[in-house]
Amino acid sequence: MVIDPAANSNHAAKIWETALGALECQLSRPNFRTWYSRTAGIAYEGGCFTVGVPNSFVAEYLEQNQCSLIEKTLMRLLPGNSLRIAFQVAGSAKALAAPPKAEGAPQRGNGCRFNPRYDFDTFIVGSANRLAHAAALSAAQRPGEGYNPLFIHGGSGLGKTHLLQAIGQAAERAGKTVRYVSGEQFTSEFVAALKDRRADEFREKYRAVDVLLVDDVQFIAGKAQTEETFFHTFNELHNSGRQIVLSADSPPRAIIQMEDRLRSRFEWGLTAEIAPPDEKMRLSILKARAEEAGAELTPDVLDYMASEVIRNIRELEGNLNRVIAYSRLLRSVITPDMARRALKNLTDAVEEKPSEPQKLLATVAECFELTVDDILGRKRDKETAAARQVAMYVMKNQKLWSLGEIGKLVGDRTAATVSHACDKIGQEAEYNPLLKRKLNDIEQRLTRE
Ligand SMILES: Nc1ncnc2c1ncn2[C@@H]1O[C@H](COP(=O)(O)OP(=O)(O)OP(=O)(O)O)[C@@H](O)[C@H]1O
Repeated sequence: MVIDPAANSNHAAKIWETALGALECQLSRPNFRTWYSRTAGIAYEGGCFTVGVPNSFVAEYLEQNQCSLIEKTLMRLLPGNSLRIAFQVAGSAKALAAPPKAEGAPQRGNGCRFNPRYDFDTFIVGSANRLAHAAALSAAQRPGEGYNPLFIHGGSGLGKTHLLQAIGQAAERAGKTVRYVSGEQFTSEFVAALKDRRADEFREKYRAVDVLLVDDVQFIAGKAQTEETFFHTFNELHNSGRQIVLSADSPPRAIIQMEDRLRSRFEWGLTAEIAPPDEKMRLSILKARAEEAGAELTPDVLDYMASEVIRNIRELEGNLNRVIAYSRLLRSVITPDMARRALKNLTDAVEEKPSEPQKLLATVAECFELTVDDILGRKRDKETAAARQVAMYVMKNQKLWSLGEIGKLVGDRTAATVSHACDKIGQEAEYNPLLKRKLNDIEQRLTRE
């Protein structure tokens, strides 16, 4: 059965929600968050699917870089052989509004809004996460009195953010002042504060909380000034008995770029790992999510889906969204066989994209705690000049642009300047481990993107 071609905007919104579930599984978290978090399905008419986006910058990026991925994803959900994608700036559209705040969850002092779904009562506990869950509950109920800091680590999509936000929401309900930030956000806020000469204000903001939650803290590793500020914030909060909860993709000891004094502090309290879910836990999560989505999936479909060895819960949820979408679009009860077909080729749509100059420059700038404007501008201090040269070197290694083109992209410099910069960085990387680490870091982040 095919869907009605005269689909209304409500229908487009639902289709897009489902497509987002599939897209989220195929993109890195920062990428997904940056480009898709405020998008909506606006219309699907005459073979054209219109996606609402918050501004023209996002429209341009998605159009140039993500169109074919979006098209492939939507093609699986819509009938017909061809599909056009249009982007419409709809900044004020209701559909693009940020998700509603959790009822009864005050937002005092919070860096990011909490996702109301990331609470303790929606968190499924199993052998993979029992210790982390128990420690998180204790930190939420008696902040600063038990394990401090609490350090939760584990692979991607295993529930670290969910637990951190659950602690934050519970602590806020108990009247505590909570601040939740990602390591990435902490870094960029700090860089902005330095630039605007608001460093004191920044420090105050972070030191005036009862509970500080830092997600993906590994992000600050290797950024000397940010680490320094975080070190002092940590000490001040810890000394005055305030609760600190950190998450990362690996245990403190394995975050080798992080300063020793921070790594050792991270181990002062309790380090709890979240492991990938076993089959029993996958089944519980699928059941809970299906019920939440109001979908009736038969036990054999759920059993089939749980039996697939999926190590990432985000991916598991994406699969479930996909199967639910199929059953809704086809208006039929889904069988294990149909679920198998619905999930087929999901990962084929992952596309390797070369790094565009803007993204590359932003990555380099971030690694040096600078802005893209600094790199493109005329500042000649040592740090900025080094960052500029590294940007040229990394661009050259991408083998996408000539030296002349690189010069133009990096603030209108000559090919000779680029050539000199590339030679210099290439040689220096041989004997300077710090520079080598930075180059590795940049490369890893570009690959992740
Ligand atoms: N134990 C769990 N019970 C229910 N849902 C879970 C559980 N663990 C993870 N999830 C869900 O899986 C998804 C991914 O979880 P989350 O974003 O917390 O992962 P993460 O470990 O922070 O990943 P990343 O390192 O990529 O940021 C979320 O939708 C979350 O609600």
